[in-house]
Amino acid sequence: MEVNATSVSFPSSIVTAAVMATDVMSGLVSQIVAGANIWTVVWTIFLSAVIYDQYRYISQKGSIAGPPFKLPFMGPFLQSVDPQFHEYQAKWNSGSLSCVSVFHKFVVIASTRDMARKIFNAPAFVKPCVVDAAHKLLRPANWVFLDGRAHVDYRKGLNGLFTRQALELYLPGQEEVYEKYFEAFVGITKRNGGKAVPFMPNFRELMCAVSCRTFVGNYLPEETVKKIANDYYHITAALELVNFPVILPFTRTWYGKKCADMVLEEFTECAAKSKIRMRAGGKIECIMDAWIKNMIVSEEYRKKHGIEGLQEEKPDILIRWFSDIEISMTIFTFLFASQDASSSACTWLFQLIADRPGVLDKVREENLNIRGGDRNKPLTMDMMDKMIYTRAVVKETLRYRPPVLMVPYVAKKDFPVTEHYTIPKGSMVVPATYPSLHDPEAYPNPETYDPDRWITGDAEQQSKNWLVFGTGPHYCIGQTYATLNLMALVGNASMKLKWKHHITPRSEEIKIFATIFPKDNCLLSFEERD
Ligand code: HEM
Repeated sequence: MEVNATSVSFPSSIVTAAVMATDVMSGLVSQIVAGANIWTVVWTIFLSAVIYDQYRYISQKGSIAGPPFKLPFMGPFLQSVDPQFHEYQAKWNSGSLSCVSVFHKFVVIASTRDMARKIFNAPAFVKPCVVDAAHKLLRPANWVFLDGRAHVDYRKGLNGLFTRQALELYLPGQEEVYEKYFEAFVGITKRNGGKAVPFMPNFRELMCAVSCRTFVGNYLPEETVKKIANDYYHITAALELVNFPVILPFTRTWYGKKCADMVLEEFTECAAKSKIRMRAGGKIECIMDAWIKNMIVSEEYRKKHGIEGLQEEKPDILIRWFSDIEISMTIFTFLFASQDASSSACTWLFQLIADRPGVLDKVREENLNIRGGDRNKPLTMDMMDKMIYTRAVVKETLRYRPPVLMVPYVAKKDFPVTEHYTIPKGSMVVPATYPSLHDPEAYPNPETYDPDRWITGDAEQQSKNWLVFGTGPHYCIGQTYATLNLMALVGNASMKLKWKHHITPRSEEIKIFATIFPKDNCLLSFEERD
């Protein structure tokens, strides 16, 4: 049973509420009968609604942790407008399952490793919950809103885009983008007279540019990539949990939708260009090319053999033909899923290793060794396999500062999550990742940043706690790409750049903006390394 301080007050508060409700109702009837004035009636109805709202909350809460009463109707709405990390932590520490109710939404938070994993792995009871605005931005027909078999089947068609072989094809494009941004970073510092400035916005732009290069290759002009990177803030802001539900002009969702429409339109044009290039036998340079190539191969196979053709000639997976807008919507989900998380990881990575010069030196040494001393040698997957220390640095960054703290799901039906508690249908259910990644049993001294735990320690064996990319049917499809991208980026940067972090009292503090960032936005200065 979930034991917590509030479970004791639960039965008595229901009784009190019920008694009050009965009193109010009989009061209401007699007032009406006596021809009471309109204000008495309005007041009585209001009071009844308050009591019903409390009663509903208390009965949904049951035995799990959470405030004994909610602030009438809105609950902790104001807190959720500007969420604070220490408030999240307090919630996680309050019990393995805890709750809040904001307006009509009842939210259950699963904090422990096992409870979080139980939610992630319960597709019969839960499905990912996206804020209303996401349907409008990504379009309702988007694959990310599929559930069950339909979702599994669609995802199978995308898996081929993230194989080792495919990921190797995207590496040259990634390195091209790093190079350009390294130059830009040095330029920024020069323009600021060597002074450290907040680099979080520049890392966001870099990550957006790398993503666009990997997802849609060179089909997008550079100015468009810059525009997407700049405007992407609007999408992040539009998708915050608390936002105005209707798209009114000049609201955050309005700006977000405008940006999403622009990206979708651009990606649709890219799909048309990629189809022409791939049909003409062009080389695969990005995820879009790889996907369209798979479509062409599947189409040719079907034309030649029908569906039940020769097994030996059959492609690994037969996929259907997708329209340009369908391709655009799917590629947009990759950008959507990666942009904030990758920007967060990148910002912490540069900050954390600037503060630990020994770590940076080891990353540089490894990267130079792997390239035989030639820092301009293009990367291959075999080289990436040899980056034992660089991988450990990236994994430790993701453990220490996991970009995605919690993943919202929704209960499709009543979900008996423990012997004593059933999550009511329609509730938002939120497995947390942070507590598992800071669990001292799995990762001793969890508040210490220690890449060596992945080499000489047993961090690699704690796979049950590794929830950085979720788990279950919706686990992150881009996790291998995301990790390799961070490794390739920091490896290259370590050889070509020197950077200094200007530490402030807020550098280690966590700011929440969809994902997490240092509160001071990471003040850095860059110089070229000879
Ligand atoms: C450091 C970077 C990243 C982090 C921390 C991250 C984390 C996550 C998490 C926690 C989930 C939810 C998993 C679940 O519900 O079990 C997720 C889903 C997803 N991620 Fe990532 N992600 C990252 C980068 C990327 C990238 C680069 C891509 C695309 C190439 C991507 C594509 C997706 C997609 C499409 C989903 C939804 C999958 C589905 O519903 O089937 N992510 N990610």
